[in-house]
Amino acid sequence: MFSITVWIFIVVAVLAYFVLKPKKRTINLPGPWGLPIVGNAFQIGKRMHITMAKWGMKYGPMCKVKLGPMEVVVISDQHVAKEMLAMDAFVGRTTPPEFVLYEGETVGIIGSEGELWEQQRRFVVRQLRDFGFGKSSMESIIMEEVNELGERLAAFKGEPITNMKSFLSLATVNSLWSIVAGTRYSQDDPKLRALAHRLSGAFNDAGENAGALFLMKWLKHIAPEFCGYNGIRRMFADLAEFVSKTIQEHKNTFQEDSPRDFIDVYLKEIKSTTDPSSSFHGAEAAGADTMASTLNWAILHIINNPEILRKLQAEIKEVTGNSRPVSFSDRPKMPYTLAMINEMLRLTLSPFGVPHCVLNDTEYKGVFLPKGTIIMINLHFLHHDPRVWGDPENFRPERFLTPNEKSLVKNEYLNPFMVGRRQCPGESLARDTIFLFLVNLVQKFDILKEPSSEVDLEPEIGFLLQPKPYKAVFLERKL
Ligand code: HEM
Repeated sequence: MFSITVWIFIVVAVLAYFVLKPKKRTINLPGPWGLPIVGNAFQIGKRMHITMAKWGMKYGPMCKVKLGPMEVVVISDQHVAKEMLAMDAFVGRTTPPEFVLYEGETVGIIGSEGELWEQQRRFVVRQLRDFGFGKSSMESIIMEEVNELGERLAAFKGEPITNMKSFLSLATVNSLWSIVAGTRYSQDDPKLRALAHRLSGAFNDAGENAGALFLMKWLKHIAPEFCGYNGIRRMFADLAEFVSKTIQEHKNTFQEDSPRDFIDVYLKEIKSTTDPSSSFHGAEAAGADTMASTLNWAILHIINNPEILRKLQAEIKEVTGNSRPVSFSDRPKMPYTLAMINEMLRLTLSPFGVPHCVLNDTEYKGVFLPKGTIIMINLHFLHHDPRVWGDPENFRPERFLTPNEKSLVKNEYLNPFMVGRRQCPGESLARDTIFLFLVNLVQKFDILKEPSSEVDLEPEIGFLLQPKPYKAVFLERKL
């Protein structure tokens, strides 16, 4: 038994510990009231972007959400977002190790920081530019995929197509792969199908709970399949194998003086320093599914509203006389098409983009933000804020046109690729690809709803907000 003196000593020591221990400064921002220990984790629900939008409206431009011990800052104001994204202090990343190629390693552009990130990003941006957006080489690579896709869709001879996403994924993964690796597969090739399947599968497998896994990584230990962890790891394993094999083939036949494609240039640049596969995995995973999903939404909105198809086809006819395919150079004369693409991008596939992280203790607008704080830009809300967009839930390309619908209007509130130093380096490639696929499919086909089916515009929730499977009919036009 302890004596009374020992008890007093223990009590004083415990009190002293709590009084004297350095206090962790909490972030002084408004936010939803949460439960002890778990914070707001169970209030977020499956439709995280909707919950966060409500909190954005209620608590203002910067609010704080507590997820267990972690305090996350959510930004729901365009001006604050732009200002923060331009600042070096917020250029950090907090990609959990589960979400990168080799679990536990920080490689590639998306998840890295500092020198490694700057180096890889500079290289990828330069190569994408030098390989040439809007150049004929890029255009012919993309058109090859558009044409094969057209043939595959035409082969249905008007029978309903139920797996649009898979057709679009194969074609867009292939075009990205041709640009990166200089080789193309037939869209029927089992190797390509396996890659495309894994890429988009991971985003779906991750399903409704991917956001939760991102923020509460311990979920992988108790429910790895349910929280999407297994799906993500399967995707990265397949992707790693596929890309590594290609890189090995390149290494075997590499000639320093005559680079054949993106991979050769990369091998030349960093031959002795690091594993070249990492950048490609990152860019490929980031780019492929986003483009296919954007196009998938386009088809769904076209079958839901035939007026969109009519306007697109009228504009294409005016520009090309339907005597030739549409090309990059036609773009300036196609405001409705460009407005349609903007409206597709406003839907915001990835509701929070890729979260940022505070690099060092920082004070912003009088609020102390400790190093490591996660910053989530509420991109979906910024693109659906009723105070900015009026009728955000309506799909209305005309919102990006002048009243006579003859010219495109620039809208500073549309930033699907984000802004600042982490801005998506694939923006031009994505816009080019989406443009060529959309216009050339619409020129070749009347795209209609299968009469007995319903159109459901509610997204399927995963990493990306994707259309639920639907039925579309592609009828070849006589031009
Ligand atoms: C519709 C298509 C696309 C959309 C909407 C999109 C959107 C985004 C967004 C919102 C980010 C996060 C930016 C930030 O952290 O502030 C991002 C990052 C990134 N995207 Fe894209 N993207 C698309 C296509 C592509 C393509 C085709 C590529 C590949 C060529 C690509 C490569 C990347 C990379 C490498 C990053 C990470 C940049 C960094 O951390 O420095 N994206 N993208």
